[in-house]
Amino acid sequence: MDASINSFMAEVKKRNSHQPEFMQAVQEVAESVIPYIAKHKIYKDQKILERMVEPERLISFRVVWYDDTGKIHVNRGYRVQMNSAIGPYKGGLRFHPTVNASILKFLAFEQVFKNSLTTLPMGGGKGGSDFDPKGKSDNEIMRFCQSFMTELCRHIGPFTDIPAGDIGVGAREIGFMFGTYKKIKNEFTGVLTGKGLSWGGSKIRPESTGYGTVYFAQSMLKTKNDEVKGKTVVVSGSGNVAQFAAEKIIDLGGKVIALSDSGGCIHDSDGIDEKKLDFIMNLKNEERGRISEYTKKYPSGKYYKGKRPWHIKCDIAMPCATENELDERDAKNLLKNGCICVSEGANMPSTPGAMQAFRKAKILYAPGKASNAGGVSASGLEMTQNSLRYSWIREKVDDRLRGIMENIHDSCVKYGMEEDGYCNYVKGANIAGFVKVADAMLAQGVI
Ligand SMILES: NC(=O)C1=CN([C@@H]2O[C@H](COP(=O)(O)OP(=O)(O)OC[C@H]3O[C@@H](n4cnc5c(N)ncnc54)[C@H](O)[C@@H]3O)[C@@H](O)[C@H]2O)C=CC1
Ligand SMILES: O=C(O)CCC(=O)C(=O)O
Repeated sequence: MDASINSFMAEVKKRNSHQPEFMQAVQEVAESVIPYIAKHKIYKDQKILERMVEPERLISFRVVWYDDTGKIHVNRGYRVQMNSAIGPYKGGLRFHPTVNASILKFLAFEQVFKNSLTTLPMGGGKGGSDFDPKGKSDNEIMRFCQSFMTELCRHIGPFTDIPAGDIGVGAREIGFMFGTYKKIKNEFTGVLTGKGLSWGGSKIRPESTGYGTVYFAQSMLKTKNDEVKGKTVVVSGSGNVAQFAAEKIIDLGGKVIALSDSGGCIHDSDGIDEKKLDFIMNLKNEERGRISEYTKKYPSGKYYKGKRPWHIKCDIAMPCATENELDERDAKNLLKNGCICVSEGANMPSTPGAMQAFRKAKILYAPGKASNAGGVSASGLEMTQNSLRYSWIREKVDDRLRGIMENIHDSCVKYGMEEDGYCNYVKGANIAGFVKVADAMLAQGVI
């Protein structure tokens, strides 16, 4: 590997060696961006990348709440405000027991590049808590969200930092947090996105990450004169992103044959049609049940306890659950089974070994920071509508979303096309995302 990448990473490691996910995200960007910086000396002289890997601010705070039996619990809350060169900090909140500073710094770092790719004026941030929503009552979730926002509200605002959802944070949690912010600040502003439609939310925001990931796959397939119609698709996860990725695939004439959750995966070779997907949406969003329950309702489905779905033969794979959920062995399995396209709905779901395998095989492979950018794009459109005090119709938001995803695809091609005609979407996304932020940082001086 390039000596300058090694020496850059050695410096990053000195401060962050205990943060493996953050180191992994930085390494991937450094491998693409440092060779580009070598040809554009101003970025090197001004230490732009060195500045970008240090959060502008990392806030950590105590969150105390009562459970339904009156017992007190203590959790840790965070907000990583990574980069505000091109706009206020923007990025989701994650509630999951694995949340720590490393995970949130990796997500915030990815978000900077992703938000830049959207062309909308949004900086990058991410936050959350090690709180586990699994098995909690609505009242417990509400009390936690109220306590979390009581502190977070000091650090955010519609011109400063606008959080949204991520794993474990959906419409219910955004509602509880918005209510608390409004009460404390006595103002009704677009401080969060992913709001309900009757109180400032945007049409298509719930669908946008999943739909966008499929739109990106469509753009990639189009470069090979191919399409989603008739393709067999394996999706991991069964939360917000996975549900709407599956919905759009079905809508376009593809066949979804697998979904999963942290307990295991289901394989239905007959295909998961609209009706079966409705059952899953109700199971996950209302009943808050496990994906294993699918097989009781639909015996055509098989359940694989503790397994990820990458052993299942497919044309298109869409990892939509969580980071590092698809490793080198999984990637080789997918390739052996004839997979031609991987479009990531989750953030950093493929390990470095898996990414290497996809690139080596020269299949269509899109990293999450490009292919899952539809969610934050619709959030940006929600912010625009809030500023206008107006609400656009569904078709308008969906058209904008499609346009943004096509544009991101074209930016990746511009910076990622290699001499042999293979498009390295990882390199393309990293450089295209970097340039806009770097130029803004140059213009704003050494701060
Ligand atoms: N919600 C959004 O708008 C966006 C989400 N993302 C990313 O998409 C991914 C999924 O997020 P959402 O669907 O919003 O969350 P969610 O909470 O609605 O669903 C998460 C899904 O992942 C599964 N999961 C979680 N941990 C797992 C593990 N260790 N192993 C296997 N499965 C696991 C859960 O069972 C669930 O099905 C995350 O990587 C998130 O960062 C990316 C862009 C935007
Ligand atoms: O909608 C947003 O602000 C953030 C979405 C998000 O967290 C992500 O893109 O990973």
